[in-house]
Amino acid sequence: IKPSKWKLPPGPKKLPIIGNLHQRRELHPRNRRDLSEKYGPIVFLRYGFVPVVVISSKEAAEEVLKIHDLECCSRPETAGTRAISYNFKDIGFAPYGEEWRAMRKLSVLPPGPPKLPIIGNLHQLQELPPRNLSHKYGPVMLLRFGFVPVVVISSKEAAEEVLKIHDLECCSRPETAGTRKISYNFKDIGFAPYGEEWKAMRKLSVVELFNAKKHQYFRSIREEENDLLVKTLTELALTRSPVNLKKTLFTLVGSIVCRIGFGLNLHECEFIDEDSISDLVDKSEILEMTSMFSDFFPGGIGRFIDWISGQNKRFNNVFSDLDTFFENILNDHLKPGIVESSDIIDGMINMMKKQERDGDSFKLTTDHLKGMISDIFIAGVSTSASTLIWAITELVRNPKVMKKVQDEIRTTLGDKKERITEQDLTKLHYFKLVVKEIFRLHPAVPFLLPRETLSHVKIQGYDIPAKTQIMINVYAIARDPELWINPDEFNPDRFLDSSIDYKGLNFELLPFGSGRRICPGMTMGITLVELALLNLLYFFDWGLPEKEEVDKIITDNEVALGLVQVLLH
Ligand code: HEM
Repeated sequence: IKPSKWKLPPGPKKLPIIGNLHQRRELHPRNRRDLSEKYGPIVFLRYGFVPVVVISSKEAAEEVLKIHDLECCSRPETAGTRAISYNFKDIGFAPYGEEWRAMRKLSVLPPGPPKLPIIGNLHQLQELPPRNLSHKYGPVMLLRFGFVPVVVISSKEAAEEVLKIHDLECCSRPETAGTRKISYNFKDIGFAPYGEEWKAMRKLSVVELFNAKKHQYFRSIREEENDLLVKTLTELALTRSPVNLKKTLFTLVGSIVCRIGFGLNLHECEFIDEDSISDLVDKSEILEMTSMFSDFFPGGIGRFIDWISGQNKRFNNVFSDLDTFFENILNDHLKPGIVESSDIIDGMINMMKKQERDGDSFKLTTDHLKGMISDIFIAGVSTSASTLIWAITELVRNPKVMKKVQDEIRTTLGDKKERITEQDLTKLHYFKLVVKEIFRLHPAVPFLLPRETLSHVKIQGYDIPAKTQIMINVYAIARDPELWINPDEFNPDRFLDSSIDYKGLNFELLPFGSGRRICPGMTMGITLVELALLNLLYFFDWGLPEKEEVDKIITDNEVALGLVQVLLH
């Protein structure tokens, strides 16, 4: 009801009851210019029973937003905004009033470097790894890559808040073009968003692969492959030939992971030779790490730039080699004749057949099978192999520690052993501290896998909105001078009287992550690293080829590769 003296703004004719609802298409924001051209800078509409005023001039905007700001600063209620604001208990959709004021006062976004228009902090991507910017902006730092808000966490306390206290709100994963490809449309474990499908896949992996019984069952595979490694290295040592550590260790770990995960023996395989493993892992890392424009600029523009710049084509070429490898593994399992379930892929195929019969709600598809193969290969091989390369690198760089650990090993195990078994691992103490120190100084995944918030959450008093990416800089935390004495020094003795462990309960040391998304292959990874390292240290003495310096072999940022001389002990 309007008082008769009121002067309402002009606007299109209104029908009884519905008002201007039938004109919504014409009133779409894109067409509102026509509207103001026809009716002036202040147009009056009515949607059903709701009066709406559209403002389209600088002067009128000033009156609303400045002169009459207080009278005009509430928000309308709709069913949609009620739902997403949890009954208007938020800042964006709450009506003006004490509650809104209190919420707004509470809302503090984390600090971060200044953001350029549109690209945000994309130009600083290089400065991000592993710990540069947080020195300046603190342990909870906000960046923006294009349209994507990213929070970088670099303190033990903030990591605990994300991974333990608010684990549920922070346990999804962001989507990128690269992870979409290698996860077969997020039908995997590592890159799938949080939800029923991820839960089903993760449970399946534990039942079929990552449980204590299966771990024990696969022990002979791990020991046999290590025996082969010792044999190969012995031949090289006898002729005093240098070893390509990267190729050797990627082949070792690749052979074990492929045998355990897919029943695939790389030494006899028809479709791949064992030397190609490290190339394939490099390719998967390109897909995981390279960013596409469409990751930061959603919609057509990003996809168009990816296409025009040739980025799409390059991406697809890299992916095609991996896909062929995974496809071959799958085809091997689909060949008729396999009845018994022996590895996880066989287990999944049997489950698929059962689901066809029973009509279960969660249906496994070929993409789930490939997603699982991709995860096991990508997550399993490079993590353990690069940890091993770092272990030898640090020990060669620190001869005193090398001597101390080899003395322990050789004294404890005696010097007449023909082969090392996993039982030998249980007898060593200092050796385990060396492994712990390697996990501290060289976490294989320095920022963990990125997480994404499912809802608004407060971390260290800062507001982190829903759908924000969270990166936990476990590299920086494990070298935080507040927590560690001489943090950059390789010194396993620091753990002599310490109860700190790396299995996800101590937030200063998180090489496997923590919470719901913690690495499910942790036990397997630790055993892979420990058994191989024990073999390398028991049977061989290590040094650099003549004229090489260790620091030259270690490239700028954290990739230890290279040729290392082995001498038979
Ligand atoms: C030294 C060896 C390893 C290290 C350091 C390592 C580290 C990690 C880290 C940091 C994450 C991310 C955790 C998070 O986001 O909070 C992860 C996830 C994962 N890892 Fe490992 N990993 C290792 C070995 C393995 C192995 C051997 C496998 C399997 C064969 C494996 C399978 C996975 C999978 C499937 C995920 C995704 C979990 C999820 O998102 O739910 N990892 N790993």
